[in-house]
Amino acid sequence: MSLSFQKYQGLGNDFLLIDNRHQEELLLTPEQAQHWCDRHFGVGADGVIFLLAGTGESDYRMRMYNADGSVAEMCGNGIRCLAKFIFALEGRSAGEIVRYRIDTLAGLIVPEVQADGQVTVDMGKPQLLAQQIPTTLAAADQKVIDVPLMVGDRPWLVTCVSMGNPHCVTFVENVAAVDLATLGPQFEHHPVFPQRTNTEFVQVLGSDRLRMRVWERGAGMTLACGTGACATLVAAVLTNRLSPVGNQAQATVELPGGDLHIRWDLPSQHLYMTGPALAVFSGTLP
Ligand SMILES: N[C@H](CCC[C@H](N)C(=O)O)C(=O)O
Repeated sequence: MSLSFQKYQGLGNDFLLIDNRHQEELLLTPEQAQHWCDRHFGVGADGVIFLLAGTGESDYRMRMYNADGSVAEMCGNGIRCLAKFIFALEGRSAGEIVRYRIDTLAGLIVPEVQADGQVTVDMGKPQLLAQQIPTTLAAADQKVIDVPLMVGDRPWLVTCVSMGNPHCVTFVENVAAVDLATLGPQFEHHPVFPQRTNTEFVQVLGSDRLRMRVWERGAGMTLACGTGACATLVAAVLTNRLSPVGNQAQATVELPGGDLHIRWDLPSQHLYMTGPALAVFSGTLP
């Protein structure tokens, strides 16, 4: 059975998008997703994102497999790509502003396609308790803020944030000097993270500018991570490395694939992410 797909990317974090609105069962198994994400034997992508029909409270549903076939609860760059995929499927015109209520395994997430084609996403609230990450780095009802974690030959001060998916954020003097290929897997598979973790290495560049590199759970070194950028802003505020202005905290997060703008509305606790999402090509899986 041949299967059509669209390849999209958000700051170089790239995905196969599958129109799964007419079936309840996902059209690819985790093993097939892993195969097609391979950059030599398959199409090449950081993950596969499925568009499913909505429920009573949502317009659509999103489900996702990482490149290793594992299930991810949420994907920031991916949901921007999904919003543009839907925008095209609905035959919308450039310049239209359209908001979608998307059911995800992290709850209801609301992307809005802007007139300039960028997408702003209400990413919901961060979860900070150890049991919500999940991690055993602290007691279940405690937060994990600048806690030492031995990885490799040294302790790292880590701050853990869930955006529906787990993030371990650590601040360094120079992100370019971090041996991501060696350290990334050691963080990802550390026993204190029972569901593994995404790991963000962050350098503070200024009062509203952060530079970040990421090792993603189930995908490895990617060019950008939207949920990770949100977790990074939260961690910067919680560790007093970035100060809110009034009741808003915001930053430009510089990633290898480009910049994301992140805003944390403190009264509602909701985070808002704005960035691009572009179609690359369409194809058919044999
Ligand atoms: N690898 C992540 C899912 C993709 C997140 C990232 N690509 C984003 O843009 O948020 C996880 O297993 O939690």
